[in-house]
Amino acid sequence: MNLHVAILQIDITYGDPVKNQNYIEWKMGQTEALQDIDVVVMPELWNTGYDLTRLDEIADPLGENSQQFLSQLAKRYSVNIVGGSVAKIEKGKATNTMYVFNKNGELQLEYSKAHLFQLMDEHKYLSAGSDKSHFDIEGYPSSGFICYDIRFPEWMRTHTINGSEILFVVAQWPTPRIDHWRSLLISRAIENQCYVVACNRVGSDPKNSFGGHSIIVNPWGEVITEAGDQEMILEAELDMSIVEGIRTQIPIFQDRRTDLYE
Ligand SMILES: NC(=O)CCC(=O)C(=O)O
Repeated sequence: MNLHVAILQIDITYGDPVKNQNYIEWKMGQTEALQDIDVVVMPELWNTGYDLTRLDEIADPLGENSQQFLSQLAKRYSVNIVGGSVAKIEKGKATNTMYVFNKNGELQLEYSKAHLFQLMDEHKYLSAGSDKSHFDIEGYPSSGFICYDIRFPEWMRTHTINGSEILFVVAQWPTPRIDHWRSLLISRAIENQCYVVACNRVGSDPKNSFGGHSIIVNPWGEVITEAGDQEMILEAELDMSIVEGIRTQIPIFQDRRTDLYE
């Protein structure tokens, strides 16, 4: 089966969750014009942006508002949503948390970013998650990762060893390192023989400008489609049959030397 994916490559307003939520709702309306979308993907920290010093005030308590919002959107458009991530606060601890909902608006995953990015001060204001990140989209085993996570191949491999065929990545990745973004994502696709569907934001905040270049890479490492550095909805059909094809032709998961490494 083919899976039709749409990535919302958008700008995010610094520290204004209400405005950002309204904007996403409006953008989702535009996906209605697209035919038969199975999955919509949003960027990292779409509610607050990197306004980390004010998380006590602006992060979502228990993630309840974000969950309700994403669930309603999923039901309204009958679409799976990889809901980027939001700043969530629970018992005084803030996390950078991804929610995934199915077409019926049911929660499939809550995953908090495992690797905190010191260059953008995440370690000062956020707590790292320690849960794995597995879910299914229309029966296809998938996993979700948040930005800096892609620099940890062992973390992503842990998920593909356990069967993931699509790796969804959500990000606020700055422009100066956009070459790393592309190379890392293509490498993760090749070495794990899976699809990589990656959404980055555009625009800027007081400290960084963000490079876009949302991208979809197939298990052969071929870039199926890629955005520029402006807002757009990037879409593609994923032919899921090629995952099994490449894994049979070049059986890296069978050939791993687990006596030498894990
Ligand atoms: N938001 C992030 O995790 C950014 C990661 C990043 O920029 C990197 O170079 O890694």
